[in-house]
Amino acid sequence: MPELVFFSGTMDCGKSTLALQIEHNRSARGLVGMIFTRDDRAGEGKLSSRLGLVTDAVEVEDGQDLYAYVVGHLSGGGRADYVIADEAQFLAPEQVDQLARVVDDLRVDVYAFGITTDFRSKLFPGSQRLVELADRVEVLQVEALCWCGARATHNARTVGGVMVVEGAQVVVGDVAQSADEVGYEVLCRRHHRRRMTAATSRAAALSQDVLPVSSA
Ligand SMILES: Nc1ncnc2c1ncn2[C@@H]1O[C@H](COP(=O)(O)OP(=O)(O)O)[C@@H](O)[C@H]1O
Ligand SMILES: Cc1cn([C@H]2C[C@H](O)[C@@H](COP(=O)(O)O)O2)c(=O)[nH]c1=O
Repeated sequence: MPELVFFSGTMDCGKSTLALQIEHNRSARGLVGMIFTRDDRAGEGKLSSRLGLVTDAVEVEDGQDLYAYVVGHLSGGGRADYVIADEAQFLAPEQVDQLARVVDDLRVDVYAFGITTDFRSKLFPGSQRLVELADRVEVLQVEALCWCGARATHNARTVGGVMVVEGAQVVVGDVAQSADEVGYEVLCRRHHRRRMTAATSRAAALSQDVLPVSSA
């Protein structure tokens, strides 16, 4: 039975790497995939992993009908033995419904990859629809870690290392940004709730060392 599978996790846990591995293993056996992405850090029409691998992909546009796109491709003599959709959190809910229709009506497997929640720990609309519709939700096995060593479960947005909680839901970015740029950091829930990033925890540790000296 074809399936809609949602591979989910925090930022930087290996989702795009797994997408590329699935693509590699299937294409090595002569299968042909249709790869969708949206707003990948590597640029338009790219699916990239931090391990350095990258492949071409169809850049999803606002309002694009993904079911119609796959049907059009097949009608034109193209093949689509499976579909991969990376950065699936950025899809509109209707586009996720269209991917479910690809599975049900065209009998094609769809593998979607994305983060579930945003920097405020709220569901992205596309991810919410995937959780609602997927045959399976798979949480990636490679654990991204919080600075404290616990499993990272949440994505924080940072400016100069300090966690922010206001702003647009979508701001394309990375986990390794220079100090004054908008970036992201994965945290455990405890430290996400306390807004405690690696940088602010270091600052807090330093001031604790200083306090007893100045009060002695
Ligand atoms: N230099 C490195 N050596 C080994 N593994 C790395 C290196 N850089 C990144 N990685 C691995 O790549 C993962 C991120 O992969 P990626 O597919 O880009 O993540 P995602 O798509 O989930 O944001 C990291 O969790 C880590 O396991
Ligand atoms: C938490 C959060 C993330 N984003 C963006 C930042 C990146 O461009 C992608 C996630 O990519 P990854 O391959 O999983 O690292 O999402 C965002 O726009 N808004 C957010 O709240």
